[in-house]
Amino acid sequence: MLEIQDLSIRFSRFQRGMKQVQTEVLHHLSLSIHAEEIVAVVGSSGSGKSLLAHAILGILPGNARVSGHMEFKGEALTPKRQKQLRGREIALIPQSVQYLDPLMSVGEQVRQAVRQGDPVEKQRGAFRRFHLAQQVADFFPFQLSGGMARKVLVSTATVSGARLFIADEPTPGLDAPAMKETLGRFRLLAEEGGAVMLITHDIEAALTVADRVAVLYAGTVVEIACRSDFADHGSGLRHPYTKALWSALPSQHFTATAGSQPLPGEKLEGCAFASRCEAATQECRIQFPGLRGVRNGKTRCLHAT
Ligand SMILES: Nc1ncnc2c1ncn2[C@@H]1O[C@H](COP(=O)(O)OP(=O)(O)OP(=O)(O)O)[C@@H](O)[C@H]1O
Ligand code: NI
Repeated sequence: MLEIQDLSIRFSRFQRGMKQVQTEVLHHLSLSIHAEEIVAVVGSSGSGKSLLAHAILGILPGNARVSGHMEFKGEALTPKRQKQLRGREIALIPQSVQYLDPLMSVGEQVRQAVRQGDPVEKQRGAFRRFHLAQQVADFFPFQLSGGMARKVLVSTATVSGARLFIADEPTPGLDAPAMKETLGRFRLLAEEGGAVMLITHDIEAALTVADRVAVLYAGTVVEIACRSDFADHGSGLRHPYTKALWSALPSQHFTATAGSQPLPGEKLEGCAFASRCEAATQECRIQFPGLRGVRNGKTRCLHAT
């Protein structure tokens, strides 16, 4: 359904003296999502998850320079096509509730997203599923709690009849039943032939529904793993960063890794994780590892087996 190859994003800005500088925030990112599949995209804050979502939808700010190739349903995803498909075949569940129109009732916003069938019925159905009282339909965004707003955003996307859903952190602020309902809804959308990109910090929640997990580090994919690779304390994982991310979780003994992710624009040679990696060799500090197939997944690590 969606095929991304070597996606890079640079931001240009002017420094003192009108010197234009470029900061690369995503580089050589490749990822695909098939119909009937949920792919979780995980990575720490600033790794480029939201920019990836915005690049797919074609809603990056004007000073972003994009290179690489994207295809949706086998055809190039050009800016023109992105505009046509946005909100129709490709739906975004945005990270920020500021994407709601402040001047329109939330019921109206959900109804406007409906392309097929009865908008009123669909909006009511969505509200029922998420245990939102029907009166909430007449509320304006400022009257919503954080959790309610998030439910409205998910409702808006799920009534749209889209084929590809890009959910950017859809679960923070949701109580356990609403989180379960949201993730369950994604599973249903996938079963109905849709494809879901689930961007999240919460790997454990993601693993309850995701088929595959793409791990982002410093603006690129360092591993694409299957759900089963995380079992047995992550014995099937390939990249040292994924292993570190996984073992830092409470359920996996909280083993933290020292250091932090490099910031965009920090000049790096070799593997971006090398300075924090116990297995790093001289080679890792020089050579940027390509994304290669290891077992039934992919990784950017010279030493992974
Ligand atoms: N408009 C912009 N101009 C310059 N840099 C930007 C811009 N937008 C984002 N960035 C930078 O790109 C990097 C990736 O940002 P992004 O929002 O994609 O991170 P993220 O993985 O979604 O983080 P979070 O988990 O906090 O949502 C960050 O370092 C950010 O500072
Ligand atoms: Ni984000």
